[in-house]
Amino acid sequence: LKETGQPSKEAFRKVASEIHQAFSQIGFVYLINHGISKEQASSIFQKSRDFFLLPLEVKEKYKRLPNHYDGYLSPDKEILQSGVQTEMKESYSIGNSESIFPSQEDAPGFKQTCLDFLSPCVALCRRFLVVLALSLDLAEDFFLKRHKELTKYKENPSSLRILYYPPVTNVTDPTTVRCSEHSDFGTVTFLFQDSVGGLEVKTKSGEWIPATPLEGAILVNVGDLLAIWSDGLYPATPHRILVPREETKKRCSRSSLAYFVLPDDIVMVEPLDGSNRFPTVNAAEYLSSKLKTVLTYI
Ligand SMILES: O=C(O)CCC(=O)C(=O)O
Ligand SMILES: [Fe+2]
Repeated sequence: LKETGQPSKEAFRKVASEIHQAFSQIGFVYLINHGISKEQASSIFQKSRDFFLLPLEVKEKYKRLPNHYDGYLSPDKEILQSGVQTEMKESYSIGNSESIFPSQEDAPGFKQTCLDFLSPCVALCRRFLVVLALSLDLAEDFFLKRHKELTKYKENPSSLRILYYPPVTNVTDPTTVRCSEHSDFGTVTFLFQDSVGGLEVKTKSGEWIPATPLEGAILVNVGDLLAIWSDGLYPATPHRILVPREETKKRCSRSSLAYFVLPDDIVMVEPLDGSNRFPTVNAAEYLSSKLKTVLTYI
């Protein structure tokens, strides 16, 4: 799916069939030769570390506002699964250049680095949406037509989320996790992990298996809305990140980047085979109802 060169129709079909296989079996796939360079990824990982290591009161100047999806979310503001008391993570979300950004004094180069990373993500996403449509035997532009406004945050909430899981020290609450079990809400998510690991994916039989970071590979997973479109053929696979058991790993922070792809706000999502196993939902309403249930303070 690299930007350069013109892949043949057969090449596209081959990738589509591999995606069909991975998405229908486990809902996650490793993507290589995706066109996003190591340098692009490592510079945003570096800027993200610099930001999260700032004092809390500086980071909180840029916090997410009620009913907005962009900005900084401080530790413990988001609990994805009921019963979990603490999720040891912080995040920063960006929709486009109009999102909340830290000042140049507080975080030099942060804004530009994020925007420089976002644009190849959008380009990759558009190529992926073509292959995704082919994988479901749909017209090539089926998903593109429903994700027309990927860069207009006011019409499409797709966003890049930078995640930071601090070192784990003095944890007494046994329900503490880095990220509790959940499925993503949208169409697909592109996930870039550092080398620390810890992400686990739930198989259809209920087993947790590690999604070990592979250097240079991006993980792509199915979100709730794609599960609806595909009538469950592509499951929105639950995933989580526990606190590492080994002391040395506990003391390591973990960073990741998630580009969440969602349909345009106006899109109605319904099973494409006409079944009524899943209700028809409006994309914007679905997202806002999900966010209301997982955010503890908005
Ligand atoms: O940090 C990760 O690797 C996964 C994060 C995640 O699943 C999410 O934010 O939805
Ligand atoms: Fe997720």
